[in-house]
Amino acid sequence: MIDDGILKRLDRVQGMGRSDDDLLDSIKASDALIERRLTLRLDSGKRVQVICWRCQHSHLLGPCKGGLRFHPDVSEEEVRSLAFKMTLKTALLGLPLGGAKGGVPIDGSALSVHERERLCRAWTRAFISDIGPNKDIPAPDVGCGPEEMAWIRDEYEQLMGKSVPHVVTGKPSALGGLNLRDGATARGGKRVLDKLRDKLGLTQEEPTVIVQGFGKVGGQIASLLAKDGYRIIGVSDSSGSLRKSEGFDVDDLLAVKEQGKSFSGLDNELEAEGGEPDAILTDECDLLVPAALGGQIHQDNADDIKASVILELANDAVSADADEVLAKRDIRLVPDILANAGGVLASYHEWLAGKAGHEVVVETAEKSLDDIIDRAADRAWHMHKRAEVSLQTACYALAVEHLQQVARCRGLA
Ligand SMILES: NC(=O)c1ccc[n+]([C@@H]2O[C@H](COP(=O)([O-])OP(=O)(O)OC[C@H]3O[C@@H](n4cnc5c(N)ncnc54)[C@H](O)[C@@H]3O)[C@@H](O)[C@H]2O)c1
Repeated sequence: MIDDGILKRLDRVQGMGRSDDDLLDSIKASDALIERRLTLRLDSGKRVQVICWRCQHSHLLGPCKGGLRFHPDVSEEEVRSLAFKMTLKTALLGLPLGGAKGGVPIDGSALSVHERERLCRAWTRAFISDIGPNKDIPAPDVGCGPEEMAWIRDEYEQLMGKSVPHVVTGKPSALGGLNLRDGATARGGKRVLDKLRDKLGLTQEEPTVIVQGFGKVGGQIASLLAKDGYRIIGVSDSSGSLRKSEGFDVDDLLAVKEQGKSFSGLDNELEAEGGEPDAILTDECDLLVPAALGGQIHQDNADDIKASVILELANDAVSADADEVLAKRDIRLVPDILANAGGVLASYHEWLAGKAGHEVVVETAEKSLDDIIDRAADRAWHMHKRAEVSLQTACYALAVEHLQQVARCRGLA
């Protein structure tokens, strides 16, 4: 089952009285949850067994699309919920793709490059009959990147005996991947902020920002915001947090990450105040950007959040109990299905180019991403005001309406 938080949010949509109850019930279930056991041979020669999942939430809009997460805590329920979220995201954007997600409960960062390659090839062999360019197209997520996608594509093509570049997205650019200059997810998040900045009340000359998680998405959004005059006063990774009221030079933080270092113990080097990873979440700031994992803002800390706006780049960073508290406290939440939609938009363009057999044109993809995000942000804001619901409920309602319309056209509702 998908998690209670998503069910609560669907109840809010139901409460608006605009959607068909049968359809709402039917989308709560996934089309398929596939469980496979992989055997990974470690460099030491030892073999370990891992149970992993791929959830294909819905084929209603088109082939399923979604990331592959390598993280020790990933669970079947989380995979289901994230796949569901992806369907909402593609529906909100109006893309001809459904939602999927894969999870491998393993710490990718603890594996050698050879072990990661063997894991990806084993994963592809295990899921060979489930994935495909018109069926289910994986992409990177936490603990996974372009290299992993390259190995999956290579193994898939060897097994199928033909070239299928669009079986995955998020590949290295040499293999037809679309690498947007600023990173697609961060670009999309920044675009939403640009579109809604005044409406969200981010009118300070130099809004202060805290970024939780400094991986692919967190590093890129910090960089984009700093270039546009925001002041990054707090950052964290899984090892620790750093505060600096006068603001960080984001290039220094990115350089630290490029060297493979963690933030813990870097307070002197970066002339900052160090702390535990979660310490900065409740600090004073204008904008809080969770870009780590789900469930970071919950019932127990929602009352202490001091930001006035939250840009939810990590999926499910804010729990359903917490978003009620935040709404009561007038803290604006730009929900994940809008805030981090840039990633799937770039994936869509990479997939389309592979399907058509031509190179992906970065400028065209960027323009399309910006236009689609602008439109979704406008529609969500309009619904939020007109229906007097939170921006999050507005996004969910728009997504459900689109799914409903497609289901009717197909004779399924
Ligand atoms: N990569 C994408 O394009 C994309 C697209 C949509 C959504 N997302 C979501 O964005 C989030 C980040 O993804 P990513 O690709 O940057 O992952 P990543 O693996 O590159 O980075 C994750 C970061 O979070 C940090 N982290 C983990 N636990 C933490 C904690 N308790 N406190 C502080 N930091 C912590 C890690 O140290 C790392 O810096 C995820 O929730 C992912 O689902 C990513």
